[in-house]
Amino acid sequence: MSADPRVSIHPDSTVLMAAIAARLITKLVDIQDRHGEATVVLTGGTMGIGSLRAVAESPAAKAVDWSKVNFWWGDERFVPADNAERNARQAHEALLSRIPVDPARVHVPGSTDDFGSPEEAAADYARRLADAAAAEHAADMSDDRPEHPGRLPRLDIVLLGVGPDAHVASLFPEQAGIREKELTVVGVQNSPKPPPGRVSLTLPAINTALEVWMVVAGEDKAGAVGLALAGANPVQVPAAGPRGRRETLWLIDENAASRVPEQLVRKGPSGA
Ligand SMILES: O=C1O[C@H](COP(=O)(O)O)[C@@H](O)[C@H](O)[C@H]1O
Repeated sequence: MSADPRVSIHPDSTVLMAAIAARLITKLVDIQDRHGEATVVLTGGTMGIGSLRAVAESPAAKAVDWSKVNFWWGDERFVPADNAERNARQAHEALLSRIPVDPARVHVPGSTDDFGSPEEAAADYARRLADAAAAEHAADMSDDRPEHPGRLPRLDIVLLGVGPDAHVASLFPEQAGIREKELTVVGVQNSPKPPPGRVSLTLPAINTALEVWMVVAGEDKAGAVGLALAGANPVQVPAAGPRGRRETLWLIDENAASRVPEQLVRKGPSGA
């Protein structure tokens, strides 16, 4: 089962970041009320990092028990761990350094400090995800617990930015990563957007998430957003591929929404 996209349009990128932050905080509190802990997969990019900054600046952020949030990344740049291009470093500066996280729950893909290639770092990240799934399975006391653990833990929310070329995470149009059907994580050697080396969750891995939130602002993304929501092939338009099992939510600003198919745009009470 996967959820058809739902689109929520906000006036501009500042309002959008604040709205994403408010939603994320509320969602994490809800999940923690039900399950005790929550798992979120972060993204890099302007909206991804800006929204984390908005979370840190919100007084409501104190409602979340950050020590019981598991953090993973949808993709990471394969450069030294302290490089300013690392998505995790940017997330750390925007949010993680400002809240009381449990470092054991922060799972960053490996860097060039520890691995010789993006593929090696990808295999390590896939192993850590599988270990988390096994630990979750072992702790599950429910009667309907599956016989074997899966390769991924329960991913409550996956956040994804979208590039102007419609890439998501580090899955780029027409490249091997977006075609991957078996692996949960791939190494990327030739990203068209620098830096060339990256580690990325695959589409089948992303699509195990309960909720996928696509967070996008700006006129330069309007073509990618329009094509993705019109149902393009994910091999050409990777942003068309992600689907949450319960919710696929496009949180976008008016500039990014200018080419969204009319029938997907929610009208206000006046129809305006
Ligand atoms: O390289 C990346 O780009 C995308 C989108 O970034 P943006 O700056 O155009 O918003 C991002 O989602 C991804 O995580 C990142 O590695």
